[in-house]
Parts: sequence; C-alpha cells; structure tokens
Amino acid sequence: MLAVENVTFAYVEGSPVLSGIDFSASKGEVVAIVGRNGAGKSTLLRLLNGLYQPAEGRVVVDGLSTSDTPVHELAQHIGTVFQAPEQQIFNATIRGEIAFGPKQQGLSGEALDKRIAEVLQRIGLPDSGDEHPLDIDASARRLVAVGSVLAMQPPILLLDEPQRGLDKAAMQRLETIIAEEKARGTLVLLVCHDMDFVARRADRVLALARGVLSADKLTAEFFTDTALTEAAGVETPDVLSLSLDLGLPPCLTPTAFTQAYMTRRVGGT
Ligand SMILES: Nc1ncnc2c1ncn2[C@@H]1O[C@H](COP(=O)(O)OP(=O)(O)OP(=O)(O)O)[C@@H](O)[C@H]1O
Repeated sequence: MLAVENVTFAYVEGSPVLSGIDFSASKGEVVAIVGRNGAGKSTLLRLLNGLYQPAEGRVVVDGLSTSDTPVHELAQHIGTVFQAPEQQIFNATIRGEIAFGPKQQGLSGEALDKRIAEVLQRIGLPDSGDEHPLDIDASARRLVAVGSVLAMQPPILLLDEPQRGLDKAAMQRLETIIAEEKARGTLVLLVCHDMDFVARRADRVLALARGVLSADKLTAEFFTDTALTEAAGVETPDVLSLSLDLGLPPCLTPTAFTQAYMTRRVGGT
C-alpha cells in the first residue's frame, strides 16, 4: 500500500536531511515515526504525500508514484493532518469544514449529510455542526481538523503530532479514531514525540536518526531494545519501565500492565 524505495532528500544540495530511506507498510497497520527534533520526521511525511519529491529513490502510494501524480490526486489516497492543523481550518462552520473534502470528491445530498453526521459523531461534536470552529475549545478544534481529513476516507492517513496539546477526552477520541481506522483497513502513519502514546497505539516503529532509518521494528521489540531507543533519542514508555522494574513481562499499555500484575498476584509471586 505504501512503498518508500531508497529515498534521499536535501533542502540544500549536498546536505541530505534523509538518506537511503527504505520501507513499506500495509493496510491496517499503525506505524509511528519517531526521532529527535530535526531528525527529518515531518520531511518524510511531506515526501509521502507528494509535497516534496525525493532527490533519489521513489515513493509509491496506493500504486501511484508521487513523482508523476499531482498532489491533489494523491490527496484522495493519502490524507494529511499537519502539525497545528487548526491553522488549516478556513470554513465558517464545523459542518462546512468537514464537508469541504467530500464535496470535492463529488459527494452531495443525503450521502454527504450522512458522511458529515458520521464524522461529527466520531469527533464528539454530533450537535455542533452549525457552530463556528473558533467558538469551540482548542482540543475540539484540533479534532475538527482531523475530522475534515477523515471525511474523505483516505486509505492512508498521515498524522503529524496529532496528540500534542489535546485534553484527556480529546486524546481518548483520537485514540478511538486511530483504532477504528486500523479496523477498517486504513494505513495510519503518525509522527509522535509521546512514547506512551506510541506504545499504546502503534503496531510498528520507524526511528530516524541522523537522516537514516535507525530502526524498523514491532513496537515491543523497539522499546525493549535500549540500543535502539538511545540511538533514536526517545524515552522508554512509563508503563514499560514500571513493568520491567517490577519484574513483570514487558507491558506497553496500562491494560496489559494490570493483567500482568493481577496474574502475578493470583499466582502468588
Ligand atoms: N524548509 C526547510 N528549509 C531548510 N531546512 C529545513 C526546512 N524544513 C526543515 N529543515 C531542516 O531539515 C531537518 C529536518 O527537519 P524536520 O522538520 O523534518 O524534522 P522533525 O524530525 O520533524 O523535527 P521536529 O520533531 O522538531 O518536528 C532539520 O535540520 C530542519 O532544520
């Protein structure tokens, strides 16, 4: 569904920001892209959605090479929620914001109304369609921006720091949305600095360090290998540290931790 083949990219000729990036990803995967500030994560997202073109190598999205497919056509296959996506909002109502993409796709009438209602429900604003996006709180506004991309039902979803600054309720909504997208077969790629979020939600981790892919691992394998987390400059998720400190099997989610802890208590150890 997504193939990145030996991609190199430079903003300034001779100083590559990314080199030899090579990976593929499939339907229904949730892939986190992690690494230090300036590692090239956002640049990689822009290579995936065709805003940037590789200097070398190739990116193939849903069967289409980004080098010979216009960005607006790629957008039907790969939806992007950029950092601070509330700045992308430009409609006077939440409904208008959500409707914009599907209308461009030719949806109208009842089908459009149904699509809007479904998205409003998923972002937790079922009765707020007529409100101005600036009249709701910042977390809800962020979810409106996510909803405006979801409304186009792209088979690949790119999320750049989607969790940043969300309150607890909005964070839970976002996590539910990611789980629902995974269940419906969407490939979700997310850039994220919150390792607890990555541990809870990602199936797989791609780490960038000094412009190269320093790891491409299942989430549990990545976080239990300190050489990999140190190379990427990321923290070990709290729940994993706690489980290891207590001598439990490595746990990536609070639910897994509770189960492991209770199993040990019942076992009397
Ligand atoms: N438009 C640009 N022109 C020149 N250099 C840039 C540009 N955008 C980013 N860079 C540089 O490219 C490198 C990678 O930046 P990028 O934003 O992709 O990193 P990142 O991993 O997303 O960082 P962060 O976690 O801070 O968002 C950095 O050294 C950055 O300064």
